[in-house]
Amino acid sequence: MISNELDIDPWRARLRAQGRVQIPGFLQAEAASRLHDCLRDEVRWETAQRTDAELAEGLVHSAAPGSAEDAALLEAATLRARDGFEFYFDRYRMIDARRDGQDPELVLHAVVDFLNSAPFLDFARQLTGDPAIRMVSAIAVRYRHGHFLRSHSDHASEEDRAFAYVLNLSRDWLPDWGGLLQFLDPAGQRVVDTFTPRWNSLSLFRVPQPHVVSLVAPWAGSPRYSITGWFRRG
Ligand SMILES: O=C(O)CCC(=O)C(=O)O
Ligand SMILES: [Fe+2]
Repeated sequence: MISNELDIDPWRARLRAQGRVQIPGFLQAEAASRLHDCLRDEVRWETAQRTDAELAEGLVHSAAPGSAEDAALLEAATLRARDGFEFYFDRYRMIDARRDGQDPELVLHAVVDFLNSAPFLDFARQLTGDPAIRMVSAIAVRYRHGHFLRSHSDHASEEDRAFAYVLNLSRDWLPDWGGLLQFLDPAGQRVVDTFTPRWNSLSLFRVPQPHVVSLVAPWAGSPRYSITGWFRRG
């Protein structure tokens, strides 16, 4: 599944030095295409937002993408985001689906197994230099127009997240479509690095560090697709 041409040594060195790296051409071309098609055509998406958000009267936590309810949820989340952390995007919970045997036809189940196989975990430990990585979480994500993820660090008290990864699966993404992964200085004042979600690249960064997915512009030519999660110690 991973490209045979990948030489990880330079990426490992950069990750160690800078705490983040974007590796181009990560998967074999056919695998990336197959996953893209699955995300575009086959996945039953649900909308996602903060589960602890206080929702206005009549709103629920998740809706069918494209429905009037979805539009109302996005508008409300966008307004709340003026006051602090919020996000809004479409999601498919790959780990839960694999565990519960949902949608058995999806190739995403093979991805969950692959990411948690001994060879991949070994690869993750090699690439990051962290010998304690034991598991890889995964969700599929789709950002449509107006979707966003405000600044956060990925720290979670209930999970030991070592590194965050994002496998970018949108073709020909342009920087002025938004949806940029931007890293901020510790004070959250300055952008210190930006990763455009380039086709078949793997964005990888040490956790915690403040980062943002900027709003996807109304003129973006396609949704922003990814498979994302964490290399975890526990
Ligand atoms: O999609 C990305 O580039 C980053 C996603 C992210 O930061 C997250 O899901 O926590
Ligand atoms: Fe994050």
